[in-house]
Amino acid sequence: MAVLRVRNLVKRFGGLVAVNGVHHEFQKGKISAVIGPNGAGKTTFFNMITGIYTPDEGEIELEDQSIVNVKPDRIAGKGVARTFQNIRLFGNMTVLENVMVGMHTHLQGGLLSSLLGLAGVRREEQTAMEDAYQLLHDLGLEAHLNENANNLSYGAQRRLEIARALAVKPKILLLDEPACGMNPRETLELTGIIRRIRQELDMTIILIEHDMKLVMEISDHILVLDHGEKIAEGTPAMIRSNPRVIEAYLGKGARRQEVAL
Ligand SMILES: Nc1ncnc2c1ncn2[C@@H]1O[C@H](COP(=O)(O)OP(=O)(O)OP(=O)(O)O)[C@@H](O)[C@H]1O
Repeated sequence: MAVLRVRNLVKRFGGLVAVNGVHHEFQKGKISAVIGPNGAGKTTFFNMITGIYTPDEGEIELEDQSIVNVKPDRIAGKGVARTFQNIRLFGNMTVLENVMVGMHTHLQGGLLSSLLGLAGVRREEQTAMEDAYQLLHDLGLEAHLNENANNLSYGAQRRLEIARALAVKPKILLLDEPACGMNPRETLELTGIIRRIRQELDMTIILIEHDMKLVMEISDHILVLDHGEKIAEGTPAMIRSNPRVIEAYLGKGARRQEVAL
């Protein structure tokens, strides 16, 4: 079942067409990757889905409802959470506080009831705290609960970003280059974490990633962009042997063995 659909999506920056007439469906509960050479339009594609950019043409539907012209915070409220290529954490807040900020966006009790210490709100806060502990445990951050986010290793900061995105209990998790800057051990850990999130939370995950080993290992389905256009889609095996994809990565005349796909 398609949970997110884009039709004829176009985004221009002046004379440059960053995303050019892309049609695609993302299936519920699957891990999809969006790949393509530098400047292919991947982040622009994410920025349209999350409402940061308004498409110049085309349609984006979340569970059959248009989200074009809907503000980013409303799209987040509809269940689309994301992480960014450049880590965006509250650096001077603790690991636990970073996740609690995410939790508070979907708690029912308002500020007044919270200040009055109403019983229902206290219970809700307690549950949120337990959920936060569980998330941080699942992401291997339980030893760092009270450390400032700034003091974490790069890999741990990326995992904290994922924890914070999951704290809003999204339907779809968008990860923009989650393995960027990670060493091979951290990337391997991340691979396991992404798999577990999909299995245990039945999450739909869409990731942009340059690490082809990671992409080929965890993706159910891959969308390939080049110069803003969709040039291929399919399973990792199909994408690996697709001549158009190999050409996009290495230029005309390239052979499969030459590409780390
Ligand atoms: N705000 C902007 N203003 C002008 N041009 C932009 C803007 N954002 C992106 N572009 C251009 O649009 C094209 C697509 O960029 P985008 O960042 O979406 O590609 P990408 O596939 O994510 O690349 P990378 O893998 O290097 O992150 C590039 O040529 C880029 O320079």
